[in-house]
Amino acid sequence: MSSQSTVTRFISNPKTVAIVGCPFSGGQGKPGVDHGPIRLVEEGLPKQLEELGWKVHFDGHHQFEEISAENDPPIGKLKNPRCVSRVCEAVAKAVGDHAKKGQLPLTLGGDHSLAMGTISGTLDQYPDACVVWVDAHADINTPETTDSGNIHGMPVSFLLGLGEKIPEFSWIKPTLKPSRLVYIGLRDVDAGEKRILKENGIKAFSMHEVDKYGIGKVVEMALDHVNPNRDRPIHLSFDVDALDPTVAPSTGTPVRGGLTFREGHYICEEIYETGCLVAVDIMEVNPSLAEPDAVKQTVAVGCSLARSALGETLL
Ligand SMILES: NC(=[NH2+])NCCC[C@H](N)C(=O)O
Ligand SMILES: [Mn+2]
Ligand SMILES: [Mn+2]
Repeated sequence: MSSQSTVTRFISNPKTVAIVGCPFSGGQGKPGVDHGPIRLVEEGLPKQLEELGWKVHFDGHHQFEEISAENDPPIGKLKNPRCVSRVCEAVAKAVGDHAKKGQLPLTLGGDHSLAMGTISGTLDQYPDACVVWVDAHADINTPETTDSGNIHGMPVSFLLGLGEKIPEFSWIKPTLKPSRLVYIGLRDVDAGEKRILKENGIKAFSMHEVDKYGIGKVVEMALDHVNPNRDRPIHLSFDVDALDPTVAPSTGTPVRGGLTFREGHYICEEIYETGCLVAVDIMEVNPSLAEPDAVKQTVAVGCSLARSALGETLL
């Protein structure tokens, strides 16, 4: 099937991808992840997407400097809470506005706390959307269960409305239902997170299931769970640390035993093929954490994941 022939059910013609560049690192402690989106764009991602037949809307990266400069003491364990909240609120608005116009927002992170914003924006336009979260981590800690206090380990709990309510985050409508969420690639899940996944009956395919069934079957089972008739909008949130560190080394919280290059791309290709994709996040590319060649490799992989999700085929 050629890249142009898949009908994108929810995206208007001419099909337009809106790149939402989010140079933001406040959801975790390592500097550099705010340079991820800049490197992905410099690598030529906008042009690559044009070559796939998309109209590309990109008018520069978001400027979060002003928000990030503010004094922001912890709330309980949460680090940079006001700053993360305000940035994510702005991102929710940007993603929601693009979605409203029938465009497909492609958000480039930045750390994964941004998904509070991207998924809020998607759910605003598509209340029945489901989320495929590809990650080594579940990012579902609550203010009570978090050890690190890093909000990039918590966005999913905020979207589901779990845990203590923090007034600073009251703009989030916790409308994501546990049954509309599925994980692929997990292998570093905190004890408290395991409990939350169980208690809420959240479907997760860890690397164990990828080994056991193969990626083809896992993606099929994941989609059968959240989107049995393949008629619901899909938000794909891809943390590059889902990939093995040999594939995507330059990221803040690498965990060995991850997805191969092909397994990661296969997930993106299959989701594109459903015709239901409405939004994509490519998160946690941090160009400061490896040798130049390994950084280049990670940035290139971020771009190729995005291309696969937007219809690039092997033949
Ligand atoms: N988006 C990520 N890379 N998250 C890593 C989270 C790690 C750990 N579970 C935490 O809560 O801090
Ligand atoms: Mn992760
Ligand atoms: Mn993550």
